[in-house]
Amino acid sequence: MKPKIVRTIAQLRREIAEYRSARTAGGGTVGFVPTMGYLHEGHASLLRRSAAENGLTVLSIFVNPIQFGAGEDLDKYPRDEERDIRIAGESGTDLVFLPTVDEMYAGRRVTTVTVSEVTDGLCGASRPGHFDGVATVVMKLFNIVQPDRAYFGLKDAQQVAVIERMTQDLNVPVEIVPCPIVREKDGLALSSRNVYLNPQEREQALALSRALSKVEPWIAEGCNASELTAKLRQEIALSALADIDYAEVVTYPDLAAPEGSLPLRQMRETFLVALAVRFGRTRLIDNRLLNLTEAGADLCFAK
Ligand SMILES: Nc1ncnc2c1ncn2[C@@H]1O[C@H](COP(=O)(O)OP(=O)(O)OP(=O)(O)O)[C@@H](O)[C@H]1O
Ligand SMILES: CC(C)(CO)[C@@H](O)C(=O)[O-]
Ligand code: BAL
Repeated sequence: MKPKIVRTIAQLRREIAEYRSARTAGGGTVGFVPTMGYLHEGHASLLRRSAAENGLTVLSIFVNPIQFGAGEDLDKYPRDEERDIRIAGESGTDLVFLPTVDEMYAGRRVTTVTVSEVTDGLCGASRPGHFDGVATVVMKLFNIVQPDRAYFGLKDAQQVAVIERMTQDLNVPVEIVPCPIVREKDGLALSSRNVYLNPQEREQALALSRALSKVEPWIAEGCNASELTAKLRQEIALSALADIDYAEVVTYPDLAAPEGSLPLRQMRETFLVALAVRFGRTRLIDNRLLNLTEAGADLCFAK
């Protein structure tokens, strides 16, 4: 079904209030999927889940300028509104919120939401200010939509950790639902930015998922965090076009360095193995979440 297109905050509030006062199917809950558009099957999986779990599903499409750094790809970020609306409808979306930059940031803005600690490393270190931009726009969108549940992909695992901290710390009444990474058949994590890759870069971009697929055997062999990081780097470097931004192992969801140099398999922790790699001008991220906390289990990997 074709979703309703809404371009202003006032109209979105009216539509959602109308839905809430009618309280119809699905227990009357509102599910929310924030995106920057150019939708793919990863986004569609979040929308379908929201549609299955809520009476109303709201999708936002907004390329948020304040989360891009100088020299990043804000101006060339891919856009296709017509196709996005079609995919949104096929995935069970009821309302598509498509605000302009002016609608979101009219006038002077002197308030920024900053989440500390979990933003110190990984993409927070490589993209200074990025998570301030993400937390600020997501807080604004949460206040506009006031969803019961919000759906985020674990491809951006640090973003999930940041949003979870923000909602806990600021008592935002929303349930954050982390969703699994959707991949191409050959393993590449879906990302809107994959369209930037030329055929050689696309082929070599498999270095990320290939390296991550070896993490379980390396941990089973007894690697500690620094040995695992070195192996990841070696594996990725086999792809000549790969320029590694980071390859790291951190605890999840605190995103802290694992203590000591013990083999990871001896630590009852959940670990995030996270990669960011450039191919030409395209920066890709991917990760693996490993749950080694099961009591009595030797190794228990989260899928
Ligand atoms: N492959 C994927 N599997 C599951 N969720 C995904 C995937 N790719 C993106 N998402 C999720 O979709 C939401 C919107 O992300 P966004 O619009 O930035 O898409 P993207 O493909 O990650 O784009 P980019 O290339 O800019 O990183 C986020 O919660 C993100 O984690
Ligand atoms: C959450 C988000 C829509 C905020 O702009 C963005 O960071 C994204 O698409 O992951
Ligand atoms: N999915 C993360 C959005 C960004 O890279 O800015």
